[in-house]
Amino acid sequence: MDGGIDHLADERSKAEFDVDAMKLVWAGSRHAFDVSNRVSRLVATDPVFEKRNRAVMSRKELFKNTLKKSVHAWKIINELRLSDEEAIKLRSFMDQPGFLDLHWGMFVPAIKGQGTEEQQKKWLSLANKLQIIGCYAQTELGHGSNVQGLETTATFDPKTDQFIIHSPTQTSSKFWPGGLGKVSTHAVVYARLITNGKDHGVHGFIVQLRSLDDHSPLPGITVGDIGMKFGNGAYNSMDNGFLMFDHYRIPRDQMLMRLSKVTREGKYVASDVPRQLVYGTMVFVRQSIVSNASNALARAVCIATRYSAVRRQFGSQSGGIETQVIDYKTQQNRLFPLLASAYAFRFVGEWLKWLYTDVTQRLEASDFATLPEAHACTAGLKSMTTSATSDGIEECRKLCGGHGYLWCSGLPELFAVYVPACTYEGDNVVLQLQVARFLMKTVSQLSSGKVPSGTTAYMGKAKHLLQCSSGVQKAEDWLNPDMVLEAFEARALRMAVTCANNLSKFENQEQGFSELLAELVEAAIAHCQLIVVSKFIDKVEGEIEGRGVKKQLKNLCYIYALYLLHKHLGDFLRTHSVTPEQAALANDQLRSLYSQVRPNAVALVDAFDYTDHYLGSVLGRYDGNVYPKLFEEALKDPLNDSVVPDGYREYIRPLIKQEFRFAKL
Ligand SMILES: Cc1cc2nc3c(=O)[nH]c(=O)nc-3n(C[C@H](O)[C@H](O)[C@H](O)COP(=O)(O)OP(=O)(O)OC[C@H]3O[C@@H](n4cnc5c(N)ncnc54)[C@H](O)[C@@H]3O)c2cc1C
Repeated sequence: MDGGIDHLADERSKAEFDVDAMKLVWAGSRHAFDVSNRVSRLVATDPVFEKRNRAVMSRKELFKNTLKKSVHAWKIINELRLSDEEAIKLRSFMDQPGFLDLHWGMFVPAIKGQGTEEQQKKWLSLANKLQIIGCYAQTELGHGSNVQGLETTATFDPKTDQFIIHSPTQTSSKFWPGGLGKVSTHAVVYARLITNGKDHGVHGFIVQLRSLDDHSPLPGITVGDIGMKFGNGAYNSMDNGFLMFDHYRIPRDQMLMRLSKVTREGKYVASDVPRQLVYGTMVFVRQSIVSNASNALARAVCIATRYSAVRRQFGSQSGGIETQVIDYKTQQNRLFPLLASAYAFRFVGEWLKWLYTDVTQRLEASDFATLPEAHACTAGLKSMTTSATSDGIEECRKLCGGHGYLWCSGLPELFAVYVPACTYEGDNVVLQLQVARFLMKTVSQLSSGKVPSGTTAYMGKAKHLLQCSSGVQKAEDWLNPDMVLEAFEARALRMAVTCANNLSKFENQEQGFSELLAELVEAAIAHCQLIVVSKFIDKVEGEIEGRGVKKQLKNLCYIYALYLLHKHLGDFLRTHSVTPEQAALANDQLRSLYSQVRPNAVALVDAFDYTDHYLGSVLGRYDGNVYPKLFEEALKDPLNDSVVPDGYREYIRPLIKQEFRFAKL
C-alpha cells in the first residue's frame, strides 16, 4: 500500500482464516514464499522495471525497453548472485515477454534433453553465460501442429562432413519462433535429416544465425521479425521471427545426437536411448505452463475480486449506501468458480512438478513404463488449464464492467499476452486429441487385463464405474470426496468407453477417429477435469496448517468440482453419472459455498501476495483506492497533453465551420 487509506480494510477484517498461512500454501512452502515475496518486491521497487508506459510505446521503443529490462535483470542476477530459483522468479515478476523466455525455456532444455554430454558441455557453458542467445525454431509458415510435415532439410555432405540446411519452399520458412526475429545468435532448428538420399524424419540441429561480432545474419541466412501481434504492448515486446536458409552449412557435430546420430561416413544410427526421452523435456515445459496458468488466472481474479468489492451499483432506494457488486449472486456465480480454478490449477501444477521429478528419476533408472501416461496427462492439462485461463481472464474483464476494458485495468494486456498459450507448445485441440488416442488405447487394453496406472488408474474400476449410480441424496453429500470423485470418474470413463464403442463400428480406425474428433476431445477434457478435481481433493484431504485455511480450501475445492458439474451437466446426465435431482442438489450446495466464500474473497486473493507492480491494475490495487487513481491514469494519456487536440485546425474546425467542399459524385 502507498501509505494511504485501505479502502478494503473492512473486507479484510471479515476473513475467517489466517491469510499468512494461506500465503504459504499458495506459494508451496515457506522457502518458496520467502523467495517470491523478496524478489517480487525487488522488482516492484526498481524503476527500470516500470511497466505502466508500455501501452503508449511504439513497437521499436517497446522492443528496446525489453532489451534494457532483460539486461538489467541479468545484471541483478549476477551482482546479487541469485539462485536459479530466484532468477526464474525475477524474470517472471519483470512481466514482459522477451527473447530470454525462449532461451531459458526452450533452447537450453532442448540441448539438455537432446544433446550428447559433449554437446551439452560445449553449448550449455556458452548459453548459461549468455555468450550465445538461443531460440527454438520448429514451426514453419506451412506447418506447426504437424511436425512431421516440416519441410526444411538438413542434408549430410560426406565430402565436407557438414549438413546443408536449406529452405526449399516459401512454406518451409521458419515462422513464429520467439527471440528469432532480432536477437538470437543461435537456434535449435528442426529439419528433415537426409543422408545418402534417405529421409530420416525431423531432427534438431544447433545453428548459428548471426555474427557474434556485429550481429549481422551469416551468409545463407535470411531472418527478420514477423510483425505486430494481437493487442497493444502485450506480446509485441517479443521478436517472433522468420528464417530462411539458402544451402547453409553447419558441422556434423551440431546435430543434436543423444537420440540418434550420423557417422562420419553418413550412416544414420539410432541410439539405444529411447526416443521417449524427449517426453521428459515436454513434461518439464508443460508443467511450467500449467503453473503459469494458475498465476495468470490468479492475477485476473485478484483484480476482479478487489474491484467487485469496491464497486457499488443499485440497491439503495433511500439514498443510502449501494450494493457492492460482489454481493450479487450472479457476480459470485461467475467470479468464485474462477477463484477456485486458480487454486485448483496451482495444486495440479504442484503435482506436475512432482511428476516431472518422478519421470526424471525413472528415466535415469531406464524405467520408461510411465512415460506415455505422463506425456498424455501433461498434454491434456496444458490444454485444459490454458483454455480455462484464457476464458477466465476475459470473464474477469467483463466482471469489471466498462472499466475492465481500460488498458489500466491490466486485463486487456493480460489477456493479449496470455491467449497464445492456447496455441504455442501445442494447439489445445491437437493436444486433447493426443490424450484421446491414449485413452482409446487404455480402454482397448482393459479387456486384456492390463492394469491402467497413474491418472488412468480409475479405469481399472471399469466394471463398477460403468454400472454404479451416484449415492447423493442431499446437498451436503456433494461435500463427500468419494461421491464427487465417483461422479467424475463415471462420467470420464463412460464418455471414453462410448467413444471406443463408436470407434469400433468403423472398419477403418483412422477414419473413425476423424469422424469422432469432437466427441473424442470432449472425452479427453472430461478425463483432464477429473485429474484436476482429484488432485485438489488430495490436497484438501492432506495436512494443511493455519487457522481456518483447510476449511477455505475445501470450500474452493467443492466449488471447483460442482461448478464443472453444472457447466458440463449434459455430459453427466447423458452418461447417467448423476440424476437431474442430484444435479439440482449440487446447485443448492454451490449457492451455499458461494455464501461461505463471500466474506473471505478479498483475503483469498490477498493470499496470492501479488505486488501492485506485478498486478499492473488500477482496479486491482491492494488499497482499493480505485476512482482517484483511474482519473490520474486518464490524465496521463498523451491525448491529454494538450486541451485542444492536434488535428483540430485541420479537421474538426473546418467540419464544424462547414468549410469543407464536397464534390458531387
Ligand atoms: C505467441 C506464439 C509464440 C510461438 N513461439 C514459437 C516458438 O518459439 N518456436 C516455434 O517453433 N513455434 C512457435 N510458435 C508456433 C506454435 O507452436 C504453433 O503456432 C502451434 O504449434 C500451432 O500450430 P499451427 O500454427 O500450425 O496451427 P494449426 O495446426 O494450423 O491450427 C489451425 C487450426 O487447425 C486445427 N487443427 C490442426 N490440426 C488438427 C488435427 N489433427 N485435428 C483437428 N484439428 C486440427 C487446430 O485446432 C486449429 O484450430 C508460437 C506461436 C505463437 C502464437
